[in-house]
Parts: sequence; C-alpha cells; structure tokens
Amino acid sequence: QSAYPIEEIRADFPILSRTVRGGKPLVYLDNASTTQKPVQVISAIDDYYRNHNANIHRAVYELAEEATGAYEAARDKVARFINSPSREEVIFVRGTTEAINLVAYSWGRANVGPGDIIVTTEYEHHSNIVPWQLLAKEKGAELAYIDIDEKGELLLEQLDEHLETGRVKLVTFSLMSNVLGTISDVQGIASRCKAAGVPVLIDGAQAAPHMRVDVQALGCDFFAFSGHKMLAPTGIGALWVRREILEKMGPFHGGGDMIREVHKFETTWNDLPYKFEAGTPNIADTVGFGAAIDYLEGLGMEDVRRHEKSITEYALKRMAGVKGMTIYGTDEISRRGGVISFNFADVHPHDVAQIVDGEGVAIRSGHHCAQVLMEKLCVPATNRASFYVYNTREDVDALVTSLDKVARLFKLE
Ligand SMILES: Cc1ncc(COP(=O)(O)O)c(CN[C@@H]2CONC2=O)c1O
Repeated sequence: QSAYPIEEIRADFPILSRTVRGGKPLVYLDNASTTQKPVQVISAIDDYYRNHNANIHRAVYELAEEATGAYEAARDKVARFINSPSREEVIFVRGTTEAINLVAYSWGRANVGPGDIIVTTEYEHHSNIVPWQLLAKEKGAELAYIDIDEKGELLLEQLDEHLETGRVKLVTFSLMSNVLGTISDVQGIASRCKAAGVPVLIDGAQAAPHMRVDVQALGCDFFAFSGHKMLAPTGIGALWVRREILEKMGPFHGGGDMIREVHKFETTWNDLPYKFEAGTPNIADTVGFGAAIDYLEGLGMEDVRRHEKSITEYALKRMAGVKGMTIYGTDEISRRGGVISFNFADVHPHDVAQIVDGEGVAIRSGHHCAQVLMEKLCVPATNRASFYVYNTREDVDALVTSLDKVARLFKLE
C-alpha cells in the first residue's frame, strides 16, 4: 500500500545495508527468531549510557531521577501498548520464557494441585510447555492438549471436553504460532474459559510485535511477550497480570527493590509491580524497549499488520509456484501472521537453509522450539521464513529465486 513508508523504514535499520556471503545484499527473513533494531532504539540505549546512567528507584541525585524516569516511562509505554488498565500490572522480565516461568512459579505453585489439569495446545513454544510439565510433575497435576487440524487451527471442541471435567485450572496458549503463523480463535477460547471460571494465559511473543494487542478485549488473565521480537534489545520483555490475580501472587525472586522492610526473620513486600522486580534491572534495554514501542506506535500496529498481510500473501502466492514445496498452516490470510514454514519433499531443511544462505537470504531451519508440533506434522524440522516491518516484495522475490535454485539442485518436480 502506497502510504506505507517502506524506504524510510529500511533506512532506519543500518544492518539491512549489509552484504553477506561474498557481497550479496542481506535479505533478513528470520524475524520470528529475533528482529533487527532501528537507529532510534540503538540511539536511545547509547544516549542512556552516555548521559543518564544510574541505578534506579533509590538514590536522590538528579542522574538517578533521570534513570528512574526513563525506566518507568518505558513501563507506561508498555502499559499503553497492550491497553493495560494500569501500569502496576506490567512486570518487566527478560522475555516470554521468564514471564511464563514467573506465572508457573508464583501463581501455579499456589493454585495447581493433585489431579488438576493445565490445558495447552499442540503448537506451543517449549517455553509454554516445559514450565507446565515441571509444575504438573511437582504437584501431581496433569497436562492436556488442544490438538490442531490439518490447517493448524485449534480443535476447540477438545477444550470443551477438558473444561467439562471441572478439573482445569489454567488454559495457556499462543495468540499466534511462531511456526504456522496461525492466529488462534482467542474469543472462542476466552469465552469458554470465562464461562467455566478458568484463567487464561496468552503467550503473545509472536503476536504482540505483529498485531494490535488489547489485553482487556482479549479477556485473558496473563499476557507474556519479548522485546527482541519487536525491534527492542534482547533480555527485556513484559508480563501483564490482571490486578486481582497479581495482588494474590507471592513474589518470584527475593532480593533488593522487591521489599519494603527486611528484618532477621520477617520481610514485607514492596508495592506492585516492584514486588516482582528483584535486583538491579536491565535498565538500558528497558529504555530501548520503550523506544521500540514508540517506533511501532509511530507506524501504527494496524499498518504493521496490513503491510505483513500484503507481504505474506505475496509470498504464499510466489512460493506455491516453487516445485516440490509443502507449505504448513492456513492460506486464510486473516488467520495467518507473517510466518511461513515449509519443506521440500525429502530435502533436509538445513540443506535448504544453507543453499538459500548462499544467496544472502537468512531463513530459519529447525524445530523452532516447537517439537510437539514437529511430531504432529511428522517432520523433524521445517524451514521458516518470517517477515517484519522492513521486508519488501523484492525480499520475497530473492527468497523464491533461491528456493527455485534448491528445486533445481535436487531435481524436484
Ligand atoms: C510463540 C513464542 N513463545 C515463546 C517464545 C520465547 O521467547 P524468548 O526466547 O524471548 O523468551 C518465542 C520465541 N521465538 C523463538 C526464538 O527463536 N525462534 C523462535 O521462534 C515464541 O516465538
């Protein structure tokens, strides 16, 4: 669409001018793994260390006030970005993995017991399966799955069956699959869980960077996502918890800042959200997270999603013409994010990625931390191309040209 300032956007990402493999222009199509950073984010971090660096929340000198102000301003930006009812419900964590582990530890241990069921789905990332396996094993609870159909859509009648047992204590799922791109029927899940009085955790790692997220409209109780998948540095992300639940949760880590008073044998906790932010946090990268949100808000999440739908639709069409290609997931573009996983007949994905890399195109080959899904697809791994705000149709053309080369090399028909 003409209004989308793709050239100005690309100029904001120095790394996109790189060449690789002997002078070939970099075509970066592994955004589901991590995204590149605009100069606005890089400069925000640089400026913080050059001019405002101090530890936060404690000292009274001006530098510390500036550092605290920058850190807490980032929290306000995150709260607005996900339409949280308040800033106190936003906890900074390292990323989605830590966010989900915090819920499993601080909420799960106090609320899940023997015979209880935690429901998740077949297409989850390991960070939304393994913490629940650990909790279930420790508590004598059970893990249950919602299966997917051949198009990667969740079979919600299975959720009904699990809920009918009356033993379900949590339903936890990805709003968008990082492998299939499937955008799940969150209204269908949340309405069923609300009717059954069961809390919902949404893994928003793949969704939050790519579509407007409104935790109030989603009707979830926990929402986890990572900064590095949305133009921000690694090592910073956020967990949103509905206040009524958060107020009842015990702390995750003990230490400085999360306390009010420490005596030899008794300690009282700090207010929300600081009760869940022990120790010196990742201040500079949090400031970078805020700058990334400013950048995305500047583009507008509706335009981000519109651009990605256009690129993904174009990619699906062009890739369908490549010989020997199998594409996983739905071709219903309104239910698919900017992620395309695919395989070539019996060519190992690592061989495909290697040949494609030789043409300067960076895609991912592997199980994408979703081995339960790989079992379902009956493949050890897939190739995955994933798009973001700076990708172009020319990037897709470069991908398809390199995939045609794979088809020729392996004489695929
Ligand atoms: C859906 C989903 N959930 C959880 C995570 C874990 O996030 P952190 O690693 O930031 O804690 C990821 C990361 N996506 C991975 C990262 O590498 N390749 C991927 O697809 C993800 O895509």
